[in-house]
Amino acid sequence: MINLATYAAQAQHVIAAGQFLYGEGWSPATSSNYSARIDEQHLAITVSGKHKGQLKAEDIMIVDLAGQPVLSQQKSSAETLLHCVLYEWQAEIGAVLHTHSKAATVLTRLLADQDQLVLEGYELQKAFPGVTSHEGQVVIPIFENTQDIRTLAGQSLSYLEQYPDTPAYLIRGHGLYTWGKTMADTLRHIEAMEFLMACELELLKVAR
Ligand SMILES: CSCCC(=O)C(=O)COP(=O)(O)O
Ligand SMILES: [Zn+2]
Repeated sequence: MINLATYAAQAQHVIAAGQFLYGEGWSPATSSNYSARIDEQHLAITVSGKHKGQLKAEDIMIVDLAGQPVLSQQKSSAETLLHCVLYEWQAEIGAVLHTHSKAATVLTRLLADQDQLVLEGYELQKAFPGVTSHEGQVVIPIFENTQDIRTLAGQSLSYLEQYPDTPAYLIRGHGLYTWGKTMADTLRHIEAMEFLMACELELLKVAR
């Protein structure tokens, strides 16, 4: 039995996240999708095609871990499976956020010959779980964009099973996925990634 009070509370977290992320310019047009865990088997996720800065409670629906709608006839995010595999992978994940910032889009296209973004030497790396120094490397994989979300879900899961400390991944020319125990943690990861990607873009400009 799904706890509807938990669903309602998680939907409010998703709505607030959308207002913040749209306000920052990281979820333009109807891009992006957001979710929060309700219980072991269910998540609250954005309905496909909604304006993420103007989400209402009815724009957040329930799906199970297979991505099947529960208690709703609406169509969940086109990228629902990318969320589902993350919740299935780690029971402690409580929220997943996907954004489409200019930095994520441009940087992954500039790094056309790289399948990862290596962050090194930044104090802000410590915003990610388990990172205690600027001295190590934080490796963010870059997957090729595709409309085949099931394939991308499989790729992302295989990678994360091999490198479980990964805090986020990028999809080339598309955007960023990150996750956390809570919505607040996940928003922190987004902000850190946006700052770090902006720094990387500045450095690339100087190097050219
Ligand atoms: C208009 S952006 C293209 C689809 C996309 O990448 C996205 O993040 C939003 O898709 P959704 O189905 O979740 O609205
Ligand atoms: Zn997207």
